[in-house]
Amino acid sequence: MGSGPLEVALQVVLDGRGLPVPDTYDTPSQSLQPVVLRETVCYVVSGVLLNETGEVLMMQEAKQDCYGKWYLPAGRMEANETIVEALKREVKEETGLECEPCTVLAVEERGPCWIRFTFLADPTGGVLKAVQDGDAESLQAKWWDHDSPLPLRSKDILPLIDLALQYRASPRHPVTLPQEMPYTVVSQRVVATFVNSSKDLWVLQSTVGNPHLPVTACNTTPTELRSSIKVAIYRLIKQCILLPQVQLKTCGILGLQHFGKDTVVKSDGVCFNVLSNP
Ligand SMILES: CC(C)=CCC/C(C)=C/COP(=O)(O)OP(=O)(O)O
Ligand SMILES: [Mg+2]
Repeated sequence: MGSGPLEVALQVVLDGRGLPVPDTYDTPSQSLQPVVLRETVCYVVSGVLLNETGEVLMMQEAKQDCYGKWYLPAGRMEANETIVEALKREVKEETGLECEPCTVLAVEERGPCWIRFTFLADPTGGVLKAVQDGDAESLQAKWWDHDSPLPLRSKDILPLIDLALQYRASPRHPVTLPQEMPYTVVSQRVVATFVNSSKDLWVLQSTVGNPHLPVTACNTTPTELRSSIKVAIYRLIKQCILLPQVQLKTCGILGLQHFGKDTVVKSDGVCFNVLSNP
């Protein structure tokens, strides 16, 4: 790989690191307003903590609508905190334990209005929340063998627990942790790769301004806030690749950038570095 700016940027992204927001987005959207946490976007963090015997840390809900049900420690991010700070706060509030994130395991999204970041994390201290310490955050916490019967708030955490157990047994991707860089919208930097008939690897670049990896931003119209964030990628690809038969699929997240603490510019946005190929 050469050492031009595009090659350097590609290496940074492939290493799971972050790149600053581009001067312009490659699919400027007509209504590109900064997103605002808890108003136009809701980010949720959840943690899968495993102990030395492979049990999963669970909390018992104190909320009225799911009272007594068990769930992973999880919660909505608050203003002016990073994603990792939110993870540590929610795990502490709901289980009593301190933790250190190992890697992002999954990012689930129902559009920019609801994005959940799930981490594999290690317990690093604190005292497991006992029944007598129950409060509005949770009734108690315990280690669960993820096999014996347990009334769950929702089964949507079971695939996340499986991902954690798989990763702990045999990591299938490099450690991926949020890079603290301010973004004002929910965007995706696309690493779109193609192999031609001579087996050369091509990477899509944008020539809007200096050559760079294309970055597409989600609209902030009510409809698009609830549409999958992938809509922004499809829009970009449709604009760039005039061959309708070429369909790109997203293959995974190489990294993500968010800061959320920028006092000068509202920076509740996130940028995902996404690998795509036909
Ligand atoms: C299918 C289901 C059940 C989805 C739940 C989504 C979720 C984890 C919301 C935030 O957690 P929270 O409700 O625990 O928020 P907080 O901890 O901030 O009260
Ligand atoms: Mg919670």
